[in-house]
Amino acid sequence: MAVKIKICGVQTNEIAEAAIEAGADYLGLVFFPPSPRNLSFEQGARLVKAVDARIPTVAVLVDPDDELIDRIVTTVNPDYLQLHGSESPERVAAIKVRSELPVIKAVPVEKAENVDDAAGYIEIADIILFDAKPPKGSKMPGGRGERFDWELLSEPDVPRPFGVSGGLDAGNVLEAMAVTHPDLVDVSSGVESAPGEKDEELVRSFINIAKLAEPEEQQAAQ
Ligand SMILES: O=C(O)c1ccccc1N[C@@H]1O[C@H](COP(=O)(O)O)[C@@H](O)[C@H]1O
Repeated sequence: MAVKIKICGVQTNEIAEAAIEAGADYLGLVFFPPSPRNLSFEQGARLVKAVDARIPTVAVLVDPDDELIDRIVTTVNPDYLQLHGSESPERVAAIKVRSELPVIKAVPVEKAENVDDAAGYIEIADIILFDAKPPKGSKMPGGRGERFDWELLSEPDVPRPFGVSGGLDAGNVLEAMAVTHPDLVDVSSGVESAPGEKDEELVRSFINIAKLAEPEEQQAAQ
């Protein structure tokens, strides 16, 4: 099975259309005010309507409270939630029940023990997303264009399904896939011309190149 491709931080219909046409599998919409990719609920709802269920949309949230979960579900109506904060396994489980949506849980990675942190989410999250751990004090938990040591995911016991994100771009995605054998690759900054400015050509070339991966460079689990 091919590795899935998620284009994150989509803000316009043009970028959504370019990503869908090139063969993206998920579109990420960010609802986190400090991000240059932040959307209002109304903008998110309009994008989800325009995508019209052609591919799943993912609402990216950081430590959301129940009120935010309810607003996202009722006004934006995404297909997935991505939890990119410090949500505990218990909180992820509660959010899944409340939203009735599948969940992608981001796990920040800097060293080997961080990969083990994913164990607590295996039974709860639908996809684990390993992303580069932000430096202490950073107000951006993701979307920073920073990568981590992919060798940390080269062990066969990494919980599946899992995705890789953090500093991916068209120039390094094949190497990331060859080292980690992921189920999903996820990109934001690497397909932008400036923070928050997605570039149609960069989106297309990231997707085209990721699709070139040989089956043995893709995930081992079928
Ligand atoms: O993209 C954002 O602005 C963002 C904000 C808050 C949490 C997560 C965010 N994005 C996620 O982070 C990964 C890595 O981003 P990058 O490619 O290194 O820029 C991205 O794929 C999103 O899932």
